[in-house]
Amino acid sequence: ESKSSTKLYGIPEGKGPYSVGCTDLMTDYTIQGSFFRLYYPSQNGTSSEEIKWIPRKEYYRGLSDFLNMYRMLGETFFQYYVGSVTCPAKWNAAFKPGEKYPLIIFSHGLGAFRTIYSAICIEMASQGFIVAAVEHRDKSSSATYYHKENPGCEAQEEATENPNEEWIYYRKLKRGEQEFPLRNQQLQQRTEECIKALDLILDINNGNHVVNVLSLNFDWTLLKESIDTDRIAVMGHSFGAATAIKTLSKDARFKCGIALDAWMLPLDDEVYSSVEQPLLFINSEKFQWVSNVLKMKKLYSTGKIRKMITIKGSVHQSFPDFTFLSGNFVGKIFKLKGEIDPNIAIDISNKASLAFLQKHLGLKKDFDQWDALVDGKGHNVIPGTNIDLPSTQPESLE
Ligand SMILES: CCN(CC)CCN(C[C@]12C[C@](c3ccc(C(F)(F)F)cc3)(C1)C2)C(=O)Cn1c(SCc2ccc(F)cc2)nc(=O)c2c1C=CC2
Repeated sequence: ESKSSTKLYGIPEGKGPYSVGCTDLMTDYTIQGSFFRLYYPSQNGTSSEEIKWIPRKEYYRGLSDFLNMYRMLGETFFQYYVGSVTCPAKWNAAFKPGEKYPLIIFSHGLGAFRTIYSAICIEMASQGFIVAAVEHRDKSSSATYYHKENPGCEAQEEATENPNEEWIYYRKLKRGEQEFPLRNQQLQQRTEECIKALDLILDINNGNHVVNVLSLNFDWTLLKESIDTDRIAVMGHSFGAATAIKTLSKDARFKCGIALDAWMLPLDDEVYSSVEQPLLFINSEKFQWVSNVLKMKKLYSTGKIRKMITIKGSVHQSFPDFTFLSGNFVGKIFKLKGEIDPNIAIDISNKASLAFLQKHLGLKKDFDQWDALVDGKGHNVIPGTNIDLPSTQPESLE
């Protein structure tokens, strides 16, 4: 088609049969509350406004701090660079009731937050999943916020633009500080937040009323009895993939997990023997290293279903949305793009994920057409890892 009709770059829309809506839910007036973006199958035609991909300017501040940019420079850079990018889902579009959908809880990476894996979440929702992308309050996200209950708010007129919002920014590792204790403590909190998000969604599924601190006009009651409670999975990228693995070990309601370019450092030893559910590792070619992949291999043991594939020409940033938002030149410099076209890379990741989910959630869809990808067969994909692991043959007996 002509260039003018296709955006030079933008976050790809879902390819599945369902149109996709998205909304936000924040509960409680405390940091312990749940906060996630819900991507869901929506009713066709319901008009809805387009929303910004990064909803508040405080996220620009968080990103520039995380990326060690000068704050003023960083904020201006992001405002200019992504300020006009919209999220390709329909904001607050009416949920499409009438069937039970499998559920995915998605956990973001270090320095990320709930909105920047929308290409993955929207694709899954377009294929008939409900996806809750949690926003973690463990100070691993570039920025996040919660609403404090303002005293005497009844008296106050319509809430001001920023009612008592409390913003929390990324916590850098201090000079000389050991990384594991901080990351493992954050991992515990992240896992609790994924489990709390599931509890909340199951509560809504039972028809219980939910108080959304964010005054949005979205009808949560339409989700009553719409979750297929036997078909729940957890997914995440990098630190979020470690979170998915730990969440599997903590909560058997999650029937399988998908680890996107997992960062294994935050995991403690007890996890390696306590993940019973099927687990799929989808790795980029450039991010992985020997000790990290060896930790993935430690999760392999007889009777446990483990699959691993590597997407050739991909980089760590091939999974978050930034990979769609830069030209080739800038993209290559910041390692936001690999050699592989970002749309092809995310397609492989999503199709392998769908095939794995069909098999291990027992879905009755046609995602098995992509089973070969899960075995590492196909263009731009290899089984296992490209990283040369030390041979694991036992020392030859003297
Ligand atoms: C210098 C900071 N230093 C902090 C430890 C390392 C920073 N870093 C490499 C970066 C993130 C990079 C990035 C993003 C985004 C632009 C932009 F310009 F496009 F916005 C540019 C450049 C800079 C690639 C990573 O942390 C990689 N990484 C990530 S990146 C997740 C993320 C965060 C923000 C985003 F906007 C998009 C994606 N998630 C993890 O869970 C883990 C790691 C490493 C181990 C565990």
